[in-house]
Amino acid sequence: MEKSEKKGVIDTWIDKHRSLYAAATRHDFVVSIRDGSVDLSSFKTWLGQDYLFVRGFVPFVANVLIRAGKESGETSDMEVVLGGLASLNDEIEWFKSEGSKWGVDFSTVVAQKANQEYSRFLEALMSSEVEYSVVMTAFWAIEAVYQESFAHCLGDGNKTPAELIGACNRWGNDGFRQYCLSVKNIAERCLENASRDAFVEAENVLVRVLEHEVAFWEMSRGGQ
Ligand SMILES: Cc1ncc(CO)c(N)n1
Repeated sequence: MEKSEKKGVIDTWIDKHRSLYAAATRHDFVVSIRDGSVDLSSFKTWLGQDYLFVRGFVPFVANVLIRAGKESGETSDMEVVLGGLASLNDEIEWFKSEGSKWGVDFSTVVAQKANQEYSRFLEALMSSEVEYSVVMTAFWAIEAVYQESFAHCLGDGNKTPAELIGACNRWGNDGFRQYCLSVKNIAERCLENASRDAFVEAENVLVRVLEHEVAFWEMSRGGQ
């Protein structure tokens, strides 16, 4: 079996927390994009909040990059994370052009509670006390939820509105899927050598990422 096909600990955790994983990757908002019933004010709310999220995610990924350079022992880890950081650069530009397309003025968007809590969680993960294997597991989960969610909106039989295809492609494309698999392989490798404490913490952090992602999607209901 190929390394990427082997069922590792992350898949075991995903199976164990299957309903939470489904809540994060098949949220009503995502399903409504796929079936075409999405409320555009929900989409705009999500867009503004996610723009703010991404601005806070950049320093988190930069921290992962520094740790990948220092702690991984594998030169390729840094390259994978650098690729992620590079795509965040494009992503910020994309958000700005979507903002003007939809008439969302980011300078007036205020982070909602779920967004603030998610940012605080990311900041806590940037502490040097948190082990690399735990950080990598969180990083994978954050990216994988978006990949799975938006790929669903592009899957067979979708009725995704044409004007939202670009958003779905951003995270649902095959390159992003491959990138998520690379991050997953790094996390798996680190977890194989992790201490018992780090291993327990990694599962806990994975669950908390999924909870934050559900709460994040929930903000779109406000239609603010
Ligand atoms: C809330 C959230 N989670 C994950 C991603 C993926 O980068 C994102 N842009 N926003």
